[in-house]
Order: sequence, then structure tokens, then C-alpha cells
Amino acid sequence: MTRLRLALVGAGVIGRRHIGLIQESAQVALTAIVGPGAATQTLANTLAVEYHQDLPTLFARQTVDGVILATPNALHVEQALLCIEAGVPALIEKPVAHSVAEGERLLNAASTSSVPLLVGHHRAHSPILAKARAIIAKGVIGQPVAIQGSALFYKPDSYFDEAAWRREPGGGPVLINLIHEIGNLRSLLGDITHVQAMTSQATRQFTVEDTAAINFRFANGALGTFLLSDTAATPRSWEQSSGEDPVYAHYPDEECYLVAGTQGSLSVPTLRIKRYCEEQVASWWEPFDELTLDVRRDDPLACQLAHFVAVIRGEATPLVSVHDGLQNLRVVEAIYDAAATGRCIAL
Ligand SMILES: NC(=O)C1=CN([C@@H]2O[C@H](COP(=O)(O)OP(=O)(O)OC[C@H]3O[C@@H](n4cnc5c(N)ncnc54)[C@H](OP(=O)(O)O)[C@@H]3O)[C@@H](O)[C@H]2O)C=CC1
Ligand SMILES: O=C1CO[C@H](CO)[C@@H](O)[C@@H]1O
Repeated sequence: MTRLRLALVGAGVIGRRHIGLIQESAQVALTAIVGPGAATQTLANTLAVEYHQDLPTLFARQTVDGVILATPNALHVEQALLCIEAGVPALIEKPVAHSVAEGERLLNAASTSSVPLLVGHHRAHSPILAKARAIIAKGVIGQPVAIQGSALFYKPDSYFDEAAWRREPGGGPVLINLIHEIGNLRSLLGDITHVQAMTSQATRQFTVEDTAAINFRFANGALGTFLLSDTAATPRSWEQSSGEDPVYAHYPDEECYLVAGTQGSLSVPTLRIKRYCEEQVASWWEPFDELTLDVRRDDPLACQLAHFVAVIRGEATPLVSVHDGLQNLRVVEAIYDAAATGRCIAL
């Protein structure tokens, strides 16, 4: 099969990872890099691909099968709209938009168009998460009752020194990191309907939060509680416990979610299950059957690219749609609203 022709827009931190994955794939070829800076042009020359300053120029000069938008958040909607107009499928990095209102503008355009758009919540493509989702859906732990989650990790000072915007609203861990967790929680337990939250900036003393404590209500009646901090030196985060991304240290015995059901519980990502077997009366006086399922690790960013290929070829519909990306962003905005007002926010 001929390789699909992909253009990458925004050759920054994540854009360069996409480029690496495209180069490793036998299904796609990088044919252009798009961006305003001189560094982008130099990179295009080094990789011997076409360079274009912006998307309209790309579409005017080259035929591509798909575009990856790895640009700053505020550009996602405008650039995705240009892709729709050109009839070119796009993988849009998360968050789908920099505000819910902008995201709704894109959703309106996407819903009247046949051009597929995939949002870059890459963890949705994690084999570990897929297995956890299947276990819950099969009823192995009974009816889901509650989820306890954590994303407690420590970002080095250099992370904030390299980019001052990370100290300000828009750069904090609720938008940057927790949005991935929200995608995970929704993929495990379904839609979130209510949010309560407290945030703190007491430790780093930036204008943006460094820590948050959040309560969720899900549409299926389950409740969730989640702790987030980028200044808590623990391994209880998705990256450090899942081992899916080699740039992070890995602690295979650590867990970041506990999903509790009426028949048992599932720890993620270890996939340890403690459950009452069918013939047994469920009771805290009785011992659980204990089992640990095999964990297959695969880079979710690479799995996401393979899925994007299937989407472009018309063999799959986007696993994370604009609607999904927007729901994740709505939950983020609700968390900020809940933290600012002290109210329980209905979505
Ligand atoms: N899924 C994931 O795990 C991750 C996702 N992200 C998301 O990816 C996006 C990019 O983040 P990140 O890579 O950290 O950001 P960077 O700042 O490292 O990169 C952004 C890139 O976009 C380029 N750019 C700026 N303006 C334009 C424009 N008008 N047209 C085309 N390119 C432009 C910049 O070029 P120049 O330098 O010349 O200005 C830069 O190369 C964000 O939305 C972020 O949330 C980020 C990290 C991880
Ligand atoms: O921008 C980001 C920085 O680190 C994260 C780890 O939670 C990324 O996955 C995220 O998208």
C-alpha cells in the first residue's frame, strides 16, 4: 500500500516527537513541515521535506492526505477549520481548543462536514487503558461505584524557567496534564456530570495552581475523587506507573487509579483485580480472588498515529472526536469554575 502523505504543523516539543514517529512508520511519509520560524525551515531542509510558512500556502502548493496540528492551543481551532475547508483530515493536539466557546465553533463546523478530525488525547490509544476499559465493561468488578485517582509528580524548576507562560493561567497542571486524566476517567466510566474542586498555589507561589483536589460525579452514578500536583515528589502518576513513555522514570509496582465496583476492584495500570467470585457472597468478611492480568506496553502516540492512518483511509472513525475533546475541556473549565466559586458545577 502506498504511504500516506502527512504534513506537520508546529515543529516544537511534541511536533518533533510526531516527526520521529512518522519516520518510523511504514504507512506514512512526512512531506512538509509548516511554521513561521526560521528553525522550522532549517529542520525541513535537514529532513529534505518541503517547508511552508502557513497552512494556506501548504494547501495551495502540495497535496497531502493528512495534517498533524502540534501548534500552540490558541491556533488549534483556526487551523482545524482551514483543514476542513481544504478537505484534509487532521490530528489536532490537545486541548482541542483554548476555550469551550472556540471548541463549540469547531464542533459546529465539524458536524456539518465529512472531513474526519482526531483529537490528540493519545492515552485513549493505550493498550493498558483499553484492557482496563474492557474489564469494567464486561462487569468483572460488578457495577462501578467509585474511582480514586492521582497524578502526583514533580516538575523540575527548569520546566518553568524554560517557558514563563507555564507559571501563569493557561500553563498549569489542570489544563496541561489533568485533561489527559479526564480523558482516561471518561473512557473508563463514561461522562462526568458534576465537579467540585479546590486548587492551591501555596507551594510554588505562581499565579497558576500547582495542586488540586477534585470530586467528580459520573452519569452512571459513580463518584470519583482525584488528587493532582506538579510539586509532589511521588511516582503516582500515569507516566511513572504505566511505563508507556520512556522519557519518564518507571515504577511498575505503583498505581494511579483504583476503580471500585460492587463485585471487586481494579487497579490501573497494574491491572491487579481483587474480586468476589460468582458463587461467593460478597462480604468484607470473605477473602477476594486475586489476579493480575498481563500488561502490554506500547507507545500510545505511535498507536494514535496508526489509528490516524486508519481514519484517513476511511477504515475507522476517530476514537477521540472533537466532541470528546470538547467534553474534556468542559470538565477542565468546570474545575476552574468550581475552585474559584466553591460551588458544585453541573456540566
Ligand atoms: N499529547 C501530548 O502529550 C502533548 C501535547 N502537547 C500539545 O501540543 C501543542 C504544542 O505544544 P508544544 O510542542 O509543547 O509547544 P512548542 O511551543 O514546543 O511548539 C509549538 C510549535 O508551533 C509553532 N508555531 C507557532 N505559531 C505557529 C503558526 N502560526 N503556524 C504553525 N506553527 C506555529 C512554533 O514555532 P516557533 O517556535 O517558531 O514559534 C513551535 O514550533 C499544544 O497544544 C500542547 O498542549 C504538548 C506536549 C505533549
Ligand atoms: O503537555 C503535556 C506535558 O506533559 C504531559 C504528561 O502528563 C503530556 O502528556 C502533556 O500533554
